Amino acid sequence: MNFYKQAATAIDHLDTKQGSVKGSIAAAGLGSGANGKEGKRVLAYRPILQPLSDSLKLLDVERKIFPQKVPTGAPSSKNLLLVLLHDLLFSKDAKIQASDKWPPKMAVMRHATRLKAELVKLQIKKGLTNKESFEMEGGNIAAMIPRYVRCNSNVVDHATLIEHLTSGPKPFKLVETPSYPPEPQTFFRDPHLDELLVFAPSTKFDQNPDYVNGGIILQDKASCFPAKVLMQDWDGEEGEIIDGTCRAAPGNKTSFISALMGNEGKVHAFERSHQRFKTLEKMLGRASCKNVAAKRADFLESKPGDFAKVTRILLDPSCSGSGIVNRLDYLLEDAEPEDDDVKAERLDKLASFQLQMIRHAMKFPAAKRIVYSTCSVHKEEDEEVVLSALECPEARDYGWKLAPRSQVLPSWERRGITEHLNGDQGEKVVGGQIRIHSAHQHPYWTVLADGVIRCVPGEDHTNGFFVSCFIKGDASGTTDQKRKRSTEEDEEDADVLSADGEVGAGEDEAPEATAISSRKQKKNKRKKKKKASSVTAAVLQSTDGQ
Ligand SMILES: C[S@@+](CC[C@H](N)C(=O)[O-])C[C@H]1O[C@@H](n2cnc3c(N)ncnc32)[C@H](O)[C@@H]1O
Repeated sequence: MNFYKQAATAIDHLDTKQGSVKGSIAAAGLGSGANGKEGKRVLAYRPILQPLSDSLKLLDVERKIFPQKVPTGAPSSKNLLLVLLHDLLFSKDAKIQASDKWPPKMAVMRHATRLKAELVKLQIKKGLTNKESFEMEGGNIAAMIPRYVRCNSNVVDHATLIEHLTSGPKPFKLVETPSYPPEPQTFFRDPHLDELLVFAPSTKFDQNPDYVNGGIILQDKASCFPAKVLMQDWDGEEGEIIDGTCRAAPGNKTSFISALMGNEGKVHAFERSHQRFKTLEKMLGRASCKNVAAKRADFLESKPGDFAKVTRILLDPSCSGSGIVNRLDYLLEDAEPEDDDVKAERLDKLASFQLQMIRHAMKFPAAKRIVYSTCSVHKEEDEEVVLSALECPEARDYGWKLAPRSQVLPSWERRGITEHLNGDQGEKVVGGQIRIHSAHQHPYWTVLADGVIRCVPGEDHTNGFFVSCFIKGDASGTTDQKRKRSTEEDEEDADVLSADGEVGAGEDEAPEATAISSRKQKKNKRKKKKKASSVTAAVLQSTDGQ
């Protein structure tokens, strides 16, 4: 009885916007244990329970038990009814856990048969296979995001993990063709990331031995991208890594980097928050990361000269988190949009901090690859930060440019938004090294946009996410030895690519660069040989001090 009142109070709290979902549940005294989870489940089903209650006019028919005006401190009738309906229709035992003589329970039970029949009708109408699928209704995008399992090669190899998953008392079935959302008890290999396996959204792993021993890491697909892009073509001899903002819990990007390095070499993991750092070592231990040196330190206060061997840096700094789809967010009724000025100011502050982090990373002497990512969908924190970074003094002084698509998970179709990158569409000095004229939308911006990744919740089976990569010199990860071996080939490519500055557009729109004209003769000879994919690199090369 008490639980129902508390759960209803939590929803009242939420409806009057007195706090977040978590805060409201805590404020109603539900805690974070089983009762807290129950409270959340009620919320998740509200989009279906509310119309059901309305269609049977329950509040009206039972107005004596569920009056419109309730005594101070009591939960609203509307939400008390909702939590009772939840337990009757969606709880494991399909029962209201209260005395049969409790009037609210008696009132609901008077309509139980009709309620159950209405629910079945609705289920058939919507073509749903089971009642639980209602949770995915009502725009509940988060509930549609598959459960992604990253195989942590620090603990278990891929083949062994698949063998474990497909055997045992409750085996999963490995299906060859991806289909979203995956069917319960099945999984498939992720089409973009070798390390990922894709399961039905509600699949539980908390008792799975591979999860318990750290072989399975539950990590959203998009959040695997930054480490993957950072470590492209890593050969183990190149140098060391910095994760500038690693966060103790979950710290998944850090442990993915560690695994992609074969648990060898060195990752310097920075986390400035005392609280988060405390659990960092525990988390790294669980993921068996032997090559991570954790530091409770502010990355912005690190001295680049002290990290002479660091060649790659991951920056996943604090952001608005606007891409994270909280399965409960949409339950807030009539949520008022944030005031435009307040939002602009907040994003402005975040963007300045994010830019500061990138500028600092650009100063590391041996760095040649910086991956910048956010779980935000706001252009202010994504493309616009990238543009500002390309225009900052550090980019100019050290020669940083944006990596082309070929180095940033090329198989991922959704790229950046060109309009967010073309600024005032006028003359631009990018990296201080070249002047770009763009009376119209110049292909340059399109190519920049193509170099970054976006993920859109509800469309890409992930949370909202953004990934970009800055490179300097030969940032492909090739070592000096490798580079020597391929020098001739690279030089030839570079000549051709530099000369291809017009990117398929009219020459009038090509970036001005004196070096380009001297190479045009070579270009004309070789142009036919080049594939369309050289376009990206061509423009980027042309921004690099030609
Ligand atoms: C978005 S989270 C990083 C998530 C992490 N990459 C992961 O995969 O779990 C950002 C983290 O950066 C930390 N942070 C923010 N500014 C920092 C700084 N200047 N130096 C080190 N850590 C910082 C925050 O405390 C926060 O834990």
